[in-house]
Amino acid sequence: MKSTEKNIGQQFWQLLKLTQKMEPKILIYHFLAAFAQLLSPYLDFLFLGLFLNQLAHSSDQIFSLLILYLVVRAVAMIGFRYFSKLATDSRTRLHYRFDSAAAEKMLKIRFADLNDPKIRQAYQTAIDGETFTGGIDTFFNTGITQMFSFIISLIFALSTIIVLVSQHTNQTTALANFSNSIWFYLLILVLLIAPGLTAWHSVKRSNQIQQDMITKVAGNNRKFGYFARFFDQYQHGRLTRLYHLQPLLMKIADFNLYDTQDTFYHSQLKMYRHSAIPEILANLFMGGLYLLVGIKVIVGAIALSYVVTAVGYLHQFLSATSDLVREIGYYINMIHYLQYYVDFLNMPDDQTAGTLPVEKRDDNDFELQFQDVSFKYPDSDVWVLRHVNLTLNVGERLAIVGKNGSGKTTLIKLLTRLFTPTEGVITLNGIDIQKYDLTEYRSLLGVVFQDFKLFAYSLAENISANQEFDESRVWQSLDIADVKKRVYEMPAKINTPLTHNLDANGIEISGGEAQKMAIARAWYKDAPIIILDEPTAALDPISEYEIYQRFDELIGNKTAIYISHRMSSTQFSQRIIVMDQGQLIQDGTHQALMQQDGLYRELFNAQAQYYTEDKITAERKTADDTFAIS
Ligand SMILES: Nc1ncnc2c1ncn2[C@@H]1O[C@H](COP(=O)(O)OP(=O)(O)OP(=O)(O)O)[C@@H](O)[C@H]1O
Repeated sequence: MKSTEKNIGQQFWQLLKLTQKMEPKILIYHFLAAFAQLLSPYLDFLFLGLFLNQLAHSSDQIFSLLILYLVVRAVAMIGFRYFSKLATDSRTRLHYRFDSAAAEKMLKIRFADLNDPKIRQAYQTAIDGETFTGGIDTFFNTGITQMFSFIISLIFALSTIIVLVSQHTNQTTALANFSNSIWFYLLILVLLIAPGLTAWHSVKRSNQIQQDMITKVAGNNRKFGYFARFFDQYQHGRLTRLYHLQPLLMKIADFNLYDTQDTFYHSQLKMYRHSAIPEILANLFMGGLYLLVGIKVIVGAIALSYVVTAVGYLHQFLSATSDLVREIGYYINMIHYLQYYVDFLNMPDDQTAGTLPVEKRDDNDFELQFQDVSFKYPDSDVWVLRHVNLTLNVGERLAIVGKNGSGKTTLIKLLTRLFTPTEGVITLNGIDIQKYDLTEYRSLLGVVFQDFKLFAYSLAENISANQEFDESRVWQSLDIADVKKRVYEMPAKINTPLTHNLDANGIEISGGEAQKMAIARAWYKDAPIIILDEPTAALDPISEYEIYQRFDELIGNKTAIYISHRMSSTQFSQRIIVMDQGQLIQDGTHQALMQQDGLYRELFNAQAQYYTEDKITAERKTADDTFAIS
């Protein structure tokens, strides 16, 4: 359900649930802070009543009462400072969590949706909505705090009413009878509720006046903007001079200016008038409450000293009500805008897909199968893969070759669940891969894509993709990727930060070295299925050959998929598949495919002639010029 389809109560509830999840004590801290803040005036009213009582009867305990008052007041003040600090800290944490949750959500959004303008718009609206309303921080600091002040003052007001209701008089005068009657209490209730209602009416009217004013002023601004753009443009200079347009233009400008001022003046006047009426009424209602409490004193139901306390409590309630009512429109707006953020966080993502655990197997017996898989990219009508049937046997070395755009990378994107097949299924040990828990499923795959990225963190963090790492495994991975010696020479070895982006001591590495690090990262993951999608483009053929050879020696019973335009990689593969225009057109060993009159032999022979000594040296020289660090 979108934010606009939910009522304000549902939106408020959802927002509270989310904030409670992120910062469980935030509400209680704000309640205690609001309570401690309100306690001071309430203590004043209470103790003033007690002092008057003392003065009216015996004043022997007045000194101890004074001490008690000072102590309790000090405790309330300390409590207020303490809880305010806790509330402020929790707001700061919540604000941070809101920001990071949005970023985290963006990271979890299904890869296939990442480029969708609707998703980007939802993210932008969520962020704008947060900023526009002053954010979740302001929501708690003003909205929730004011709501709690209202609730607390309501509780105190109710306690006063309970006292008034419970204190009857035995007198039988007309006034005494009235003070004991239901009408008396109903009148109190009306006098307590009425100011809120009149204030609400006035707020609605004021908002309307403001809206009308904005609409009218916007029209004038548009006309004035046209005038401003007109008179200062060179090409209009001749026209205004030859036709003596200055007086006309100035008249239009003056009219707009005066009209705008007039609109402001009258709107302000109307708003004052509308806010003055409820203020006058509030004072009248307050006077009425004083009178009713006074009647209770006159008829002897309550002590004179209690008047101060009762009137003080009721007065606090009335001002908390009008404060809340005045701002309620703003808070409703705030909840509405924050709902865009909640909606964004509730969007379906990677993590909501698939729940089945992946069986842990020491023998790495994981069989992957493409069953009649066809695929079109979202918002595209072109079939990129067509009826692909392929079984990846356990422990197999498989090379995928084919011309540019034949669908090799797309095949891997489907295998890694970055996209879902449009038709057909991919299975892992007989079960559709979409049904598995995504994190568990992806832990089976160590992938290096062509457009791999390294980050401006330490080398070890880049390799382990974690802040904690196994040092010896990092070194082993660097060795496999043929970059151990280079890292050994670095100032902080595996703790050396990459680039100067975040650290002045960071180092820059070549494109070829970066590719080797990305390969080391895939090795470190220790996944049972390793996929290298042309990770060696920036490497010279000899380095590429050495890396593949080491991989081949150490890979054991893991399954490996190599995609490379250099046909040399196919020598390490027991099986080669050839793709053309999204279809799997050949499948077999190097020898078998070389005997066929097909694309494989054509590609292989076309490349063989380039692999002369001279070409290899030239390639080595240009290999290091691309960088892939962000
Ligand atoms: N995100 C995308 N949206 C739409 N079409 C895409 C997208 N990515 C790739 N394609 C198209 O899908 C087809 C197959 O691309 P793919 O990257 O799988 O080919 P490839 O065989 O890996 O090519 P190369 O050897 O150049 O890396 C190409 O025609 C490409 O333009």
